[in-house]
Amino acid sequence: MVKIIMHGCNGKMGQVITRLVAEDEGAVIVAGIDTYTGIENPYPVYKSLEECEEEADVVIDFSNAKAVDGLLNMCADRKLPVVLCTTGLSEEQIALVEETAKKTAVLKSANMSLGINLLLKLLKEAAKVLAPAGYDMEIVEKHHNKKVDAPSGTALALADSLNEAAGGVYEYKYDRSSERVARDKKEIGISAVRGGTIVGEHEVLFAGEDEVIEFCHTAYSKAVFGKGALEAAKFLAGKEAGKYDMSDVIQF
Ligand SMILES: NC(=O)C1=CN([C@@H]2O[C@H](COP(=O)(O)OP(=O)(O)OC[C@H]3O[C@@H](n4cnc5c(N)ncnc54)[C@H](O)[C@@H]3O)[C@@H](O)[C@H]2O)C=CC1
Ligand SMILES: O=C(O)C1=N[C@H](C(=O)O)C[C@H](O)C1
Repeated sequence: MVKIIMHGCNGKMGQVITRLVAEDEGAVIVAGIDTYTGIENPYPVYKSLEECEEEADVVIDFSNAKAVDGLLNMCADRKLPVVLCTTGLSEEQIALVEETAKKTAVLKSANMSLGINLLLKLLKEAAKVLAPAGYDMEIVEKHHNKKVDAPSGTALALADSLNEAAGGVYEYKYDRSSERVARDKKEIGISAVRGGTIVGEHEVLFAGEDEVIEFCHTAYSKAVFGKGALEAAKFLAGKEAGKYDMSDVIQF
């Protein structure tokens, strides 16, 4: 039985995980952490990880970028593996992830779904052929109106995947409104749309002369992320210090 601390337990994803774990005989949430305490849960909830004394095998985090420094420092001190799903991290925080991974196991992924993780792989093949052939690469992501970070962590991961396959020479362009110049060949455009209850949509376009190839992923429910996070937590429990991602969990 994998014992989980749910960091951000009272948020939308925290509650999805709470429901999934309740139906899973191989896992249990031993405590939740959240600054908001207005929800009843079948486990004790603390306002910070410092207050939590329950023994656990792993932390699942779906919270807020502002909460991530404290979380990583506590996980490093307690040698507690952590599945880090929160997006919108700064460069300094990404460096802190690397430091933390020297002391405990850290699995960081901007998107826990099988579909996006397969797409990250497929895009590399497409970019290897289409980028040298001069196709422009653009990403459009759409999310609900409660999302605070833009572009999405997934859009950035997709861009990194394209850029890596295309030689690492691309710059990311988030806004074209401040200049009057034609598109540079060595840029990947990333556009963010926010509205209603859109769970998460990502489109990657390869636009060439007289043809466009599009790869699309649509999440119809947050459960796709929750299932992936739970699988990742089971994988990470008991692992030695190091940095992991969903490609370690999903065998294609
Ligand atoms: N990697 C993935 O597959 C996915 C990642 N996400 C990311 O996960 C994060 C959370 O998403 P949602 O659940 O939709 O957001 P949410 O806003 O519904 O939930 C966040 C929760 O974190 C809590 N929180 C804030 N500060 C905290 C602190 N210092 N300590 C503990 N808890 C704290 C909030 O009170 C709230 O209950 C976002 O960054 C989102 O982009 C969301 C879905 C999938
Ligand atoms: O905030 C969300 O909802 C999501 N965030 C992640 C991201 O920023 O990529 C993953 C998913 O698309 C949902």
